[in-house]
Amino acid sequence: MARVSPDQMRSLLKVYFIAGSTNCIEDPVKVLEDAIRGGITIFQYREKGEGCLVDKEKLALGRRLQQACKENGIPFLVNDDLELALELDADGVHIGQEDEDAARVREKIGDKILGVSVHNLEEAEKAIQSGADYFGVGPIFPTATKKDAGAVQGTAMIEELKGFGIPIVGIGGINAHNAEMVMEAGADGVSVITAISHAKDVRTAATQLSEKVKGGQA
Ligand SMILES: Nc1nc(C(F)(F)F)ncc1COP(=O)(O)OP(=O)(O)O
Ligand SMILES: [Mg+2]
Repeated sequence: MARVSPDQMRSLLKVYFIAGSTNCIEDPVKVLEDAIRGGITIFQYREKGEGCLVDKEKLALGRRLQQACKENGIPFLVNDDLELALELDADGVHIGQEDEDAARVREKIGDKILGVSVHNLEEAEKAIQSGADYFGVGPIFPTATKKDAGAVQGTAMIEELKGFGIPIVGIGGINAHNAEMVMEAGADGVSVITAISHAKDVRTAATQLSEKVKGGQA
């Protein structure tokens, strides 16, 4: 499998759903299947936070979520856990500044998708040198999901980083009401957790977000 091209990455990043067992009220696989029906374009398994699954249970849920993605042609990425990503033969990995070194991850995953969280120009330059396929930029708005999220950045950092020409997805407190601002700032997509996972109607929430991001196109 060759490296994803920047244009392919940009279209994949449009509606980026991220979830793990702690973000879902009902079965995470059902939530993911409804989100896929609603139009998400990529999924990241992020099993993290108080009460998260570990070891065999984490692997088992990862396999079930990956299967749902495979059946629907949606790329399946893993957050943080490189070993899990390799064991599942995931389509890629997302790592932050506190996780494994991006260059080492790139070496280990070959041509799989590599996403890196970046918060400033210096981190962005390092991520490019390490072979990142996209930047995760945020938190754009206040978020309750990530306890150790950095300072709320607004959309300014997106404007600053888009000059690198690397695909960018915004993350942090994004929902159907503020997603257009993120896209207008130059992001290629929006990444959400609770705006979809805690929705009364997950499929509709994903569809509403998708319509905002794709500018009302179906
Ligand atoms: N998981 C993420 N996914 C994205 C994505 F770009 F995919 F939207 N951006 C940012 C993060 C945050 O990644 P990180 O800084 O390592 O924190 P955590 O490991 O707690 O998620
Ligand atoms: Mg991380």
